[in-house]
Amino acid sequence: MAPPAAKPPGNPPPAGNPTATPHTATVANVPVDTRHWIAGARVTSATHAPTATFTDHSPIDGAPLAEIARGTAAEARAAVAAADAAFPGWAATPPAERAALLHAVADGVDARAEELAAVETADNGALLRSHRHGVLPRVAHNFRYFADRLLALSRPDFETRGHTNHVTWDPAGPAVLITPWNAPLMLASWKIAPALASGSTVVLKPAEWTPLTASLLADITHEAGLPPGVFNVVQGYGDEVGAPLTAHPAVRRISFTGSVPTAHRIATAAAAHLTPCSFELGGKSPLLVLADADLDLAADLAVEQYDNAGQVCLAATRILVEESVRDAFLGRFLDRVAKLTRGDPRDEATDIGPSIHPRHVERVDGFVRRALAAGAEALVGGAPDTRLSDASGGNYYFPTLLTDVDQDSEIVQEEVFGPVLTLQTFPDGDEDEAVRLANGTRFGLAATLAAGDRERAARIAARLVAGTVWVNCFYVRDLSAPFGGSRRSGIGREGGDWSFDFYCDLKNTVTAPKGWSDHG
Ligand SMILES: NC(=O)C1=CN([C@@H]2O[C@H](COP(=O)(O)OP(=O)(O)OC[C@H]3O[C@@H](n4cnc5c(N)ncnc54)[C@H](O)[C@@H]3O)[C@@H](O)[C@H]2O)C=CC1
Ligand SMILES: O=C(O)/C=C/C=C(/O)C(=O)O
Repeated sequence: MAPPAAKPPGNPPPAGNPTATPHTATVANVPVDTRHWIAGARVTSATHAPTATFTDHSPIDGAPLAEIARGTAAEARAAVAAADAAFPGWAATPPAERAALLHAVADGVDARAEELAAVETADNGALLRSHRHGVLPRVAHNFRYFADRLLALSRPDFETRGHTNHVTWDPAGPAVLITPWNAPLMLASWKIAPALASGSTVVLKPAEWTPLTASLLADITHEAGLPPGVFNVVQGYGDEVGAPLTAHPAVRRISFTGSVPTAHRIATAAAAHLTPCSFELGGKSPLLVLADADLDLAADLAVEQYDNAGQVCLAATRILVEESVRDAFLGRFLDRVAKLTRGDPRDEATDIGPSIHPRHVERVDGFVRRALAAGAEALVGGAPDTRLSDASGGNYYFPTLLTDVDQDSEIVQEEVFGPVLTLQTFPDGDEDEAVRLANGTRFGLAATLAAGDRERAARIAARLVAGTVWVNCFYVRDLSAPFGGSRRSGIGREGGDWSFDFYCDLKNTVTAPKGWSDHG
């Protein structure tokens, strides 16, 4: 008699998504295979129920979306082994072929952009219109940009006492990429594309709150013709599968976007094998409003900081206004906030959608409550929107502006990562004080300046500690620019050739003019 078929590992299907089984789900009408993607095949976790999967929920209504493979050290080892085995072949693939494959991935992203946008919105709650019109085109562009840049990568040879220096970017080896939930596919693609273009192979570990589009990207890379093992995805929790990935001796690069405490843990793990790390971490960026600024523009810039429910590392969450224009600025700001539409991120009219997770709302609210207890005043917001949350099942927090905050208070010093801004002033004409406040945190990711006088703006911008300074604008991003943060906001820069510098081993070949058999 044949033995009974083995029960597949995993939790029972989530009640709210009747189409979900362990490892497959239909999200926003899109089928998603939620197993790991290792060596060109779908793989379940080696563990058994109930630890073989975890449940992914939508921030829009709290509904379970899918059961996701829950990785362990076994899958981390398997994925790195696959990336390591695929590395020599991928590294030896001519750059033009690698570039063509990356363009094929971009074509796949373009072809499935509507599906990817819908799934991403269901999974992380950011606006569908932003995903459709801004984010997904950027994802495809990231692949195309680094494909094209690879083919242009060169530096003129130079001479040293008659010897020729020739610099090349050699593929480094398997790269582990660990990404957050606030812009899942966009942030992943801007690491995956240069790593693959460089000739490195990749293991991606997406955030456990937003695992779905990484899984769809695995299908796209397969359809584009990427050889098995060149791109791998392992799903799961940071401490269960992220930690063993970052501690693996065969990993040659680690690129991480997320929080400072996690960066500490990754740096500690990487130290064992001196694995080079690139870190894009949090921010607590200032928005300086100078007295001669266009105050309508300044108010527009300030309100923009609520985008994605404030879950943007670049957000200028500390508004610093020159004293004499405080009230005029504030009036304009409050008018605009009153007009914001909050609600379902799939509605075209919505400006601010839900926060990622109930635990994250609690964390955001904890910051606000402690600030209020310390004497801050909430000019708008200051609490979770329980009415909207209860009605929808989602996680909503009121856009919030806190005044009467001290420079050294927690709310001014720590990244909240929610729709929470603070407002401080500096005396008219006191640029030193403006710069002191702007630079007065342990972060240094970005800064935004609203100003009327070009010279004054340039003078202040030059003194700001930040990886990016925007003057009379915000979030204007070009992939060829260096991107990263100073101080606790990160280590290193990515974007443009800086990405190639990170994902490659740079080599200088010095050739003498003598010793040649052809005497040439
Ligand atoms: N872009 C940014 O700058 C982001 C900043 N954050 C900040 O971090 C705070 C907490 O968000 P989290 O999602 O908890 O960020 P996190 O830093 O814990 O998670 C980011 C990624 O790291 C992974 N991870 C966690 N522990 C790990 C470990 N020991 N080894 C390897 N990988 C590990 C996670 O699974 C996830 O994929 C936010 O409130 C915000 O302040 C979060 C997301 C993005
Ligand atoms: O969209 C961008 O160009 C940059 C986003 C960067 C982040 O790391 C973030 O928002 O988390």
